[in-house]
Amino acid sequence: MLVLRSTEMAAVDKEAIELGYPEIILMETAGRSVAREIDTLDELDNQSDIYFLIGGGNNGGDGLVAARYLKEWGYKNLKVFLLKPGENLSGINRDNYNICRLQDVEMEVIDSEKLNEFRKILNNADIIIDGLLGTGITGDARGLAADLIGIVNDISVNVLAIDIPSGLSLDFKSETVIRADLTVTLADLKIAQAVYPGRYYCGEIIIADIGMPAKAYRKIRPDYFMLSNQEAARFLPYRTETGHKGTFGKVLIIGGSAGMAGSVSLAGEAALKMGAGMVTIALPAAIEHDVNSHSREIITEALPDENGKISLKALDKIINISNKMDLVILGPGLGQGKEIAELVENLLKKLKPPIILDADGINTVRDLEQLDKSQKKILLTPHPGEMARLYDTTIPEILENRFDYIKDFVEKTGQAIILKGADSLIGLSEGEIFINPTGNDGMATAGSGDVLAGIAGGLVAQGLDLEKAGIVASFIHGRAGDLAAEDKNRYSLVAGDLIVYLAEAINSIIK
Ligand SMILES: NC(=O)C1=CN([C@@H]2O[C@H](COP(=O)(O)OP(=O)(O)OC[C@H]3O[C@@H](n4cnc5c(N)ncnc54)[C@H](OP(=O)(O)O)[C@@H]3O)[C@@H](O)[C@H]2O)[C@@H](O)CC1
Ligand SMILES: [K+]
Repeated sequence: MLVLRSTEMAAVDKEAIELGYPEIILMETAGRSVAREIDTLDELDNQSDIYFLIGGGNNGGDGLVAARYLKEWGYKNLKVFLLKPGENLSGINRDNYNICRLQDVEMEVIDSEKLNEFRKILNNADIIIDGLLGTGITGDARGLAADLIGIVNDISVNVLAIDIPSGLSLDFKSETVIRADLTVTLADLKIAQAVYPGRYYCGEIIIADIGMPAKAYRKIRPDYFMLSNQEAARFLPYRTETGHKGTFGKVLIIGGSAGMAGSVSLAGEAALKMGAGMVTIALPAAIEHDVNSHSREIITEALPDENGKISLKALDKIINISNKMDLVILGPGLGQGKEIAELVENLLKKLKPPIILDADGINTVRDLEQLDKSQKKILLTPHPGEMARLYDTTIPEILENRFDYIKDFVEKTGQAIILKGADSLIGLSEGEIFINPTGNDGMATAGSGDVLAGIAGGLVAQGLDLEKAGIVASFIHGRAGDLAAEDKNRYSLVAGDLIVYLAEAINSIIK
């Protein structure tokens, strides 16, 4: 699904109106959708105190429509608090204000001199409907709107935000933003609410279909996307009933070092549980026994080693093995050092199958030139630390400018990337960025990345291209983490749990 910038959403809105969709009907549909969501909340009934905060823009207009519908549906205790007098509203907002008056919706203008009293009033609400500011905000929230945001966040009343929590925008770093429990977003998800920290302010997000015509999108060129469950199911590789091991692909994992046998095992098991036909791990001879004793279904290929790591002497043997493979995962537990860096450099040049470059595989890359722009065949899976090293910068710098770094990486290398994090971003070679909606902080645990690489590898082995595999693997990986955290908790989650819950995660998508 699309994830739009506020400016793109506004352009779609404008185009719909120019194409002949009357603005007042758009607002009517939007407001009614909001009312419908309020009406379905279990904790409310028609005696509940539902208080609306209404700003001077169309976000407030949506709120007025919602209030009017709830009144019609028998809600008795609605109160509408206006940021400015209804007579001063313009256009369709004024129209909706007038209709509310006709229908005797209780409305009053907020007295900015009596905010202490107003706080007490708001405290009596069962729910506050936030229609103060929407996507038309410019700069950080100011004036009375900012004061009201402060008050709402200070009292403990549930908040439903219309479209976007008031004050939120991706472009500024303001903390004057309503912390909503539920956000009913109109037409499309906005980028500010799809990624952290914005996502944190939205609570649960419901996307309300307001019947925006497809033609209204023709002038925008969106580059942000998010996978829905349905889309994830559609992306999954088809499994033919008559398939055999070969059909479902062969994954080669190159990695492991003394003390780091677990990483390759985790990646291998994840690839198998994702459906790969066969997994081979090429590893230093010194740890072959460890891996064999962990994983019965995995084939091992012992390589010449030095100091517990794969030796450069192993290069030809690895290339030989890799020729029979559909995909290579290069890097888990590989270790670092000059010889490893040389090995990786050579492998990147010589390996024929597509490569998922992970962990130490990434750490040994000296500059982006090594990632061969001529062929699209590498999926890089760095966490912010690995990305910072790649760009010779700091982690905060990467975190602040994630989208820019991904765009730069894709432009310079032509390869795909998963920048891991609370909301992993997947940058594709044509410039699109997918934001991953699944996952939780419990997954920030050793080995979690190895499992992700393994899932992606299993998908590529079954025929998915590297880029789609990156998107779907992030989704499934996060879902496995969410299911594991739900059954256990976010403290105790370990990477092995992600593999245990992989089948359930896939079920949650296909069933
Ligand atoms: N997506 C869709 O398809 C549809 C979208 N719709 C809805 O339209 C909404 C967007 O509406 P919008 O453009 O009128 O802007 P909105 O956010 O309500 O407020 C702007 C007002 O706030 C003010 N203001 C600005 N910055 C401020 C600040 N920093 N601090 C304080 N105040 C500030 C500014 O007032 P001014 O200061 O200029 O007097 C201006 O009047 C959108 O979120 C959705 O709810 C639906 O109706 C139909 C379908
Ligand atoms: K709002």
